[in-house]
This record gives sequence, C-alpha cells and structure tokens, in this order.
Amino acid sequence: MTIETLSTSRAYGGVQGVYRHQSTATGTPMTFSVFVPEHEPGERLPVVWYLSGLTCTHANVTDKGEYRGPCARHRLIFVAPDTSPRGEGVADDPSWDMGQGAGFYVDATQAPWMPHFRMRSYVEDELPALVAEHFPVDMARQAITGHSMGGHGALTVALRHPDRFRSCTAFAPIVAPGQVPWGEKALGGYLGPDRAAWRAHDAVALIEDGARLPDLLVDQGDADGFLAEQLRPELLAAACEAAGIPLTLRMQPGYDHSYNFISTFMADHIAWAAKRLG
Ligand SMILES: N[C@@H](CCC(=O)N[C@@H](CS)C(=O)NCC(=O)O)C(=O)O
Repeated sequence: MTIETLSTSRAYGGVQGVYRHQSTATGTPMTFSVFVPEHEPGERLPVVWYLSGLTCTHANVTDKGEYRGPCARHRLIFVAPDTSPRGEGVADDPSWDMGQGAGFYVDATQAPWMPHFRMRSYVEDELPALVAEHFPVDMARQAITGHSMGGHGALTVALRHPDRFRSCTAFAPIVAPGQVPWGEKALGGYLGPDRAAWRAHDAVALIEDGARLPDLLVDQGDADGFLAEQLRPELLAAACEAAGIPLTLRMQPGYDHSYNFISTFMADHIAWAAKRLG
C-alpha cells in the first residue's frame, strides 16, 4: 500500500505530516494526518487515533486540536483520518449532518451510500494496517479518542475491540445515536430502517448488549448547544453504571462544542492515554 506525502513540517521536535492514499475500503482517495514525535531510529511509539466530528476533515484537529505538545511530551503518535469519502461520484446530501463529512464510522448497506461510505472498515482495518506499514507505531499500544460523531466512533470502535485499545476517551460524544436525531438520520440512511442493525454502532446499545471496557473518560461542555438533544451523556452514565464500567464524566462549565473546548482538555486526554499505554 503506497501513500503520498502532501506536507511535512517540524513541530515540537517531531514531524507533523499530511498524507493521501487510494483507499480500497472507500474506493476513493483518503487524506489523513500523522504527528510523529522525536524518537530513536528503529524505535516504535504508542499511537492515539482521533476520530473527528460532523463537517470535519483531518485538518480541524490538526490545525486546532493542540495535541502536538502533549504527544511530544508523552511520546505518542497521533493519527487523524477524514470523516467520510469525498469527491465527484461519491453520494452526498444537501444537509451538513449526512453524506460527505458525516460518515458516522459505519459501512453503509443502503443506496446511494453503499459503494463508498465504508468508514468502519476504513478506520478499523485499512488505516491501521497502512499506518503500521509506514510509521513507527507499536500496534500493541493503541488508544482511541474523538469528538462528537468521532466520539461516537471512538466509543463504538473500542467497545467492539476491547483487546485492541488500552485507552478510550471522548470529547462531547454522541453516546446513543439510536436515540437522537443525528444518529437516527445517519444510521437510518446508511444502515436502513431495521434498528437491530444499528446496535453495533451505538455505544449505549453495545454496553447494554454486553460490551465492556476497563474505564472511560468523557469531557462534555455544559454550554454545548447539542448537549440536550444530540449528545445526552446521561444515557452513557446510566449504561456504564448498570454495567459496572468506571466512567469519568466531566461536565465542563461554560464550554461549548468547539475546538476551543477540545483543545482545552486535549492534554488531559493524551495524559490519560499515556498512563494506560505505558
Ligand atoms: N456546521 C454546524 C456545526 C457543526 C459542528 O459543530 N461540527 C463540529 C463537530 S460535530 C466541528 O468540529 N466543527 C468543525 C470545527 O469546529 O472546526 C452548524 O452550522 O451548526
């Protein structure tokens, strides 16, 4: 699998790069960013996967996430994929919460999305294999995090692969897409009306169905305009309580849904991951 380097730039002693490759999962070119801290030749470092939210590309967190300093200090590689396939010939929707920029980390089974919207396969299988081949990552030490739709992605990918990730955290995640308008629209569109098929893509449903993680960190701003209708962290708290999953849910006073919120708490999430990655 070959990758094209779009840019590299020195940061905190390491290298921030942006790369593109032809994805077999989505059938489109896909762009992603990787920060690699300074390291010894031949040394392999733990990796943190960051899944972004609605409307985002790799660039939002790369430009505004403020992860490079903490990742350099803890010596963690940080990978940020795009949120969907893109381009002419790829289905789209006029609204910003469906289609391009809104892949929801599922493999679509419905027209017109099916041929390209395969973000579950992309982030679970193809991108990890690609990154393992081209970057000095220690795949025995992986952590995952994400924001909003990407928080949903991080939680559901980790809950489906508890042996792969030593750490899972999220910023303002969609915790129960099957119970909120964003998720009902996206999962209904990509997976069809049978709600049983949605449960593998819903963190609360996965926990109700028996999935377990050793612990979880979630930060949520209490001035986030999406909190009450779309994010509903109380549903995750109830599911974790019933399942005995230790959830650290921090309601952050006055913070909204933006990258000002994410960047404020990014260092805490990197430290949480670093502690568990050893
Ligand atoms: N475009 C939407 C907002 C979408 C939004 O807040 N997206 C979040 C993820 S769910 C985000 O990170 N946006 C990109 C950014 O802030 O850089 C609106 O107009 O209300």
